[in-house]
Amino acid sequence: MNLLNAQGLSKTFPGPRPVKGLDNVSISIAAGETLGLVGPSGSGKSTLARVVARLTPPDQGEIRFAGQDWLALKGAALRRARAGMQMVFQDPAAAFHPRATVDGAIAEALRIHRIAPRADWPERIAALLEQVGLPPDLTHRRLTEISGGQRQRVALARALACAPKLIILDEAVSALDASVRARIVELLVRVQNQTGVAYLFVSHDLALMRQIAHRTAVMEAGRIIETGPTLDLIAAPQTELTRRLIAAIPELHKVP
Ligand SMILES: Nc1ncnc2c1ncn2[C@@H]1O[C@H](COP(=O)(O)OP(=O)(O)OP(=O)(O)O)[C@@H](O)[C@H]1O
Repeated sequence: MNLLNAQGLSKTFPGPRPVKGLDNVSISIAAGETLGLVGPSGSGKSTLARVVARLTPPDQGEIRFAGQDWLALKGAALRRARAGMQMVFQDPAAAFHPRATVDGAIAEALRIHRIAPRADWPERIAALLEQVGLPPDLTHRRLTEISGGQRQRVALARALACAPKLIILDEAVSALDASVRARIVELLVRVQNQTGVAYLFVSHDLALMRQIAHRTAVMEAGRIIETGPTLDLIAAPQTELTRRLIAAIPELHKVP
């Protein structure tokens, strides 16, 4: 059984010229699997990520997550289930108070989701920082005083604090330098191997999907136009858009 099954999701943003952000989209993610979501700007990747995370309500569609009717959950049942699905954004600092500290950001997740008694938090936080490769001397630093790559490690530690089954990463490594990005992607793969967490990994960069995504779905104008195992998709693209995304991967076109 899949960890996540989303069927027929649609979302139109109203306005003088309504935009179909999502048009009858279905995805599934198995436990421990990474589904990549790739596509040009405005194709609906973030909308799909936000609908799956229940940050934006869909107009139509169903989502089953961990055996539950995810869109129907309310109150305490929703709060409990939310711990199981975490989200990491492009700029995690934006979501926090400017003076928020590394340990404060992680403690907040422990408190909201009632993960552990307060007395155990320092030990939990230390273990989480170690898991994401951050030195203990960063514990009390402000998020604004550490690097972008370190902030993304903190965001991952905060997500992992909840022992999630699924983490949605929306352009989570896009703002980082290539070398930092590569190390964060390595970390994500290592964490997945250790914990069995699944990822919905959103990026406009198909090259990254080769490193992390077991399967990739290609979006265009609110629809998924192609989906398959990432390496198959790159070896035998079925659509013009996928061919264009492949053409944009420089290392595939190097002259030997
Ligand atoms: N809150 C909103 N109100 C109105 N229109 C929106 C809203 N959010 C998204 N849209 C529109 O829906 C479409 C899909 O946007 P979305 O942000 O999901 O695309 P994306 O693929 O994530 O793009 P990007 O890579 O630029 O983030 C776009 O046309 C966008 O302008």
